[in-house]
Amino acid sequence: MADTKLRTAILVVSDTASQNPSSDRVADALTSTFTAQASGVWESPVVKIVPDKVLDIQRAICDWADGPDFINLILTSGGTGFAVKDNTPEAVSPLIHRHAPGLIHGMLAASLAVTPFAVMSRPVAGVRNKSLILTLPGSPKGAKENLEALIRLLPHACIQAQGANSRALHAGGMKKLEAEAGVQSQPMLQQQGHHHHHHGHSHGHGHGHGHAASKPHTSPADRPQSNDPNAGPNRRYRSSPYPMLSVDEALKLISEHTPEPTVVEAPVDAALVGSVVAEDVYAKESVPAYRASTVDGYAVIAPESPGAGPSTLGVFPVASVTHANIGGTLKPLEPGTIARITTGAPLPPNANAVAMVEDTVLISSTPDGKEEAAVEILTGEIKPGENIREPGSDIALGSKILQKGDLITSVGGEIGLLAATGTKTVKVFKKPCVGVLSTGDELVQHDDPRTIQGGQIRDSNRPSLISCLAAWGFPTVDLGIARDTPTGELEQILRDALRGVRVRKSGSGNDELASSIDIIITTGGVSMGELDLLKPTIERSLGGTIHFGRVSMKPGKPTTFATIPFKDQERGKNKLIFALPGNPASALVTLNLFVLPSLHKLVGLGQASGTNTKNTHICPTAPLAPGLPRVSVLLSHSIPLDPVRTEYHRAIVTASRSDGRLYASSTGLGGVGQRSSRVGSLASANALLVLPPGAGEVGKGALVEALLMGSILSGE
Ligand SMILES: Nc1nc2c(c(=O)[nH]1)N[C@H]1C(S)=C(S)[C@@H](COP(=O)(O)OP(=O)(O)OC[C@H]3O[C@@H](n4cnc5c(N)ncnc54)[C@H](O)[C@@H]3O)O[C@H]1N2
Ligand code: MOO
Ligand SMILES: [Mg+2]
Repeated sequence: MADTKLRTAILVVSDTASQNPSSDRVADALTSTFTAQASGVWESPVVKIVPDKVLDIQRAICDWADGPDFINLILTSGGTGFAVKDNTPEAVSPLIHRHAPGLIHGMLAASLAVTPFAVMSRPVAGVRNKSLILTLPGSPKGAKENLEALIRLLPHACIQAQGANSRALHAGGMKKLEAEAGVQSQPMLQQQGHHHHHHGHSHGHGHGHGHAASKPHTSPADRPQSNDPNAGPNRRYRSSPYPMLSVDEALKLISEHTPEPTVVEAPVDAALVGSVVAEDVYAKESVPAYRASTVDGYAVIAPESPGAGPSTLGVFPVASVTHANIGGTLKPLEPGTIARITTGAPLPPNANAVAMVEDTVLISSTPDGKEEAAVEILTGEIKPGENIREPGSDIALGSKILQKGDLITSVGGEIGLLAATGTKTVKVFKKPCVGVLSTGDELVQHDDPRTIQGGQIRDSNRPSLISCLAAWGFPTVDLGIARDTPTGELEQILRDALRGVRVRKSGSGNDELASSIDIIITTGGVSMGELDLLKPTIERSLGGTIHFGRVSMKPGKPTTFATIPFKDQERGKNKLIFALPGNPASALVTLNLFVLPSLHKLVGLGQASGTNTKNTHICPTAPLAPGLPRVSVLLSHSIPLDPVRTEYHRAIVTASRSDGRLYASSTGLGGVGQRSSRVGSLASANALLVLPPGAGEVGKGALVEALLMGSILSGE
C-alpha cells in the first residue's frame, strides 16, 4: 500500500447548514480532532453538507462507500435525535452490511459521562463494503466528544473493515499507524477466531457478511457476499441493502445506461411502424408526376385573364377521354375543344383547367350513342389552374419528406409518403429486441390444460408483457419460465439469452432463437424472499451492475435495473436487464414506467433535430420525449393517498363531450382495488394517475397528473 493514510469523510446532515454552509461548525470541530491525532494516520476529511433527507444522506454515503474514491471512515453529524425530521439512523441503517453495536456503546458511554441526555441519541455504526460508518450527534461539542471517545480505536477498526489490504498494512504501514494511534497491533482476525488469512474481498467468507450491496461503481470482485439462498438464515437479508430511489432518479439512471440507438436499413412495410427515421429522406419521385385533374369533368383551355382568350362558356366538341390510369402519350387539346377527364387523370397538353361535370350539360352524343359528342359548359369563370394539381405540388421531387427523428406512426402518413415517392428502403434506428422471462416455481403456463393445485399460479406476466411490447411495435422473444430452485437454471437462461443461443421455453417445449436480444425483462424474484434470486444472479453470476434495486413507488417498489457487460460482437454494447416485481399489476406498471422510456431511447425517439422543415404548414416541433405522454386530468371522485410512496393509480381517462375536459376514474378502490397482485386493476385502464405521497386523500375535482398508456375515448 503506497499511501498508508486513512481517508475520512464528514457528512453534515442539516437543513440549515445545507442552505447556509458557513453556519456549519461541526466540520471544523471534527477536522481538528483528526489533526490532533498522530500525523500520518488520517487524511484531511472530505466534507459534504446535505439536508435532513433520507435519499440525500444515502446517496452521499453510497458514493463514498461504493464509489471509486473509497473512503475508510464516514462520519455523519446530525439527525440522530427524536425530532420528526431526525432520520439519519433510518437513512444509514439499511446501508450497513455489518453492524457494530460496540462502537455505539462506546459513543453512548462517553456521552453519558457528560450528559444524561445522551440516552436521547440514536446512533448507528457499522461497515458498508469496506467503509466504517458512524453517526454522530449534530452539536459540534457532542460530535467531537463522541469522535474523541473512539478515535484511538478507529484506525484499527478501519483497517479491519478494509480487509483487502490488511496483510499489506501489517507488513508495512499498519504497525506504524496503530502505534501512532496508540493502539497495540493485534492479529485481530485470529483474535476474533476468524481466518487469519484474509482475502482481498469478502467473497467466500461466511462470517457475518449477511448483506449484499448495491454497488454501482465497483467491480464484481469487490462485491461482498450477496443474499445466498443456499446459506442459512443468518446469511439472508433482513433489510434491503439497496437504497430507495425516487422514480425520477431511477429514470435518470435508466436513461444514462441505455445505449445510443443503432441504424439499420429497413424495407418500407408495416413492420416499419414504431421505428424512428435515422436520416433525412428526400423524395425520389414527385407527386403527382404529371398535371392531374382533381375532379371528374372536362379539361379546358381557360383564358389567362377574362377576355384574354375565348371564354369557357358555351358548347364545345368533346375531343377525347382521359382516365386516371391512362397509358401512352396524350393528344394535345385543340383550341375550341374539350376533353372528358376523370379525377386524378393527366390533363392533355394545352389544357390548363377542368370544368366540373356538374357545371355542364350534354348537348349531343356520337352516332353509336356510346360517347359524348358535344357538351355545354355553363360557367365562364373557370381560371387557369382550377381543379388541377401541378406536377410535384403534393410532394416536390427532391424535397425532404421525412427527417431524422420522425416517428413512423400507425396513422399512416409517414408510410404513405415513403410509398408515394417509390422509396424502397429507409434508414431507421434498430428496434430493440426484448426477451421476456417469468421466474418462480409456482408458475404454470397460462394455457396448461391441467387444473392448478396447491400454490400454483398461472403465468400471466409473460402473456401480458409480451402483448404490450408487441403492441408498442417491438420484437419479442419468449424466454419461458425459470424455476427458482437454486440450480443455476435462471443463470443459464439469462446467459443463453444474452449470448443469443437457442432458448428453451419451459412450458411450451419450443425453442426460439434469441440471437439479438438487447433487453431482458424478468418478472418475480426481486424482493426479500430467500428464493428471490434475480439480484444475486445478476451481480454474482453474470457480473452485472445493479444500478438500482428499490424505488419509492406503489406498485413496483423492488423494481431493479442492471446492465450486463456482455459485448455484442457487432455493436460492443451492454445489455440491459429490467428485473420487474412478480406481482402482475406491478410488472405492467413498471413496464410502462421504466422499460418504455428505455425502449424509446433505443429506438431513437428524441433524436429529432428540433425543427420540422419538411412541411411549411407545420410549426417547429420539439424532439419527441421518451416514455408515456403526460396530461392533466380532473378526478371524478376522491382517491386515498399512500403516506410514503408515490402511487401510480390505474385509471380510466375519458374526454367529456360536454366540456371537452379529461376526467379520470379509478379502476378500483378500497383495500383490494389497486392491490399489486390484481392485474384487473389494469383492465380497461388507459392511464396511471401520479399521486404523490401524503396524508388523507385527493378530492373529487382535483387536477392530477396522468400518464397515458392507451388512447382516450369520449365519455358523457
Ligand atoms: N419482506 C418484504 N416482502 C416483500 C416486499 C418487501 O419490501 N419486503 N416487497 C413486496 C412487494 S412491494 C412486491 S411488488 C413483491 C415483489 O415480489 P418479487 O418480485 O420478489 O416476486 P415474487 O416473490 O416472485 O412474486 C410475487 C407475487 O407475484 C406472483 N407472480 C410472480 N410471477 C408471476 C407471473 N409471471 N404471473 C403471475 N403472477 C406472478 C407470485 O406468485 C407472488 O404471488 O414482494 C413483496 N414482498
Ligand atoms: O411495490 Mo409492490 O409492486 O407494491 O406490490
Ligand atoms: Mg419475492
